[in-house]
Amino acid sequence: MMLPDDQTWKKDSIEAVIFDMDGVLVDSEPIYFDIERASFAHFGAYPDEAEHHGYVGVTLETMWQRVLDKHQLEFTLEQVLTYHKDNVMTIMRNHSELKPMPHLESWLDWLADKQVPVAVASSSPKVLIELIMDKTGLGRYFNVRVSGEEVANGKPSPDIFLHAANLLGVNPSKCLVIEDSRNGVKAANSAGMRCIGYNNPGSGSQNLSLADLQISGYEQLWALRNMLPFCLESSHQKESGDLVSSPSSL
Ligand SMILES: O=P(O)(O)OC[C@H]1O[C@@H](O)[C@H](O)[C@@H](O)[C@@H]1O
Repeated sequence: MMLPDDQTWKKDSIEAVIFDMDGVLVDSEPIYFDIERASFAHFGAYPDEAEHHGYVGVTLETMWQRVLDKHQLEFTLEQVLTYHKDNVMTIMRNHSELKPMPHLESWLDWLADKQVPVAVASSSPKVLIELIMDKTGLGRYFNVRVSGEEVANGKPSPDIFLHAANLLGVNPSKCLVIEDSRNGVKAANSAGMRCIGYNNPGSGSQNLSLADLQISGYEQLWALRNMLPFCLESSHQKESGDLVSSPSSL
């Protein structure tokens, strides 16, 4: 795998990495699909797969407003959100299979070792971000956590990534985003950030063609790590091939 043949990629340094959460840090979209299908049916909506996959990456408010409108349901946004959020939180709290994506922690350890700041920017509600950070242990890597609830316009608008960059104190053009959804890649693009599309089959059919580069696992990113233009002056850079943790697992 090669970096994009674009000089900006190679010349302009990357000073921070902003991770999407669902489908990028944890394989949660298949769980949400099931809960959402059950909630849609509870209120009498039966979206087809294309419609359902089109909601990946947007906030629950946006998804439900669209479902209410499209399926002409006579419920308020508050009614459907209260019911659905309760279901999501109960199921996620009791879920025993929530794990970080394979090889993610080696990559996060490497970024921490190189002192590259990271953030998580997710359309999920803040309580769900906190729950997933706690349950998976990934919270130790992420001091900066932004929810779609905290910005005026959710993905595909750029607000969430611009807010994360602001909290990190890094210029948007120096940020790299990792995203698994069409809505998320569009948001990164509109924010003027470089973007790696994470092809996750669990996240449904997603068009990631706006991403600068696509991967299907962190082992591919690991192989590219010394080619990415990180700003590493202040870090104790290790020689290429010197794996930070569990070489055999990569
Ligand atoms: O922005 P992220 O982390 O991909 O989160 C998006 C997801 O947030 C969840 O809360 C929704 O239930 C999903 O439908 C949506 O895809």
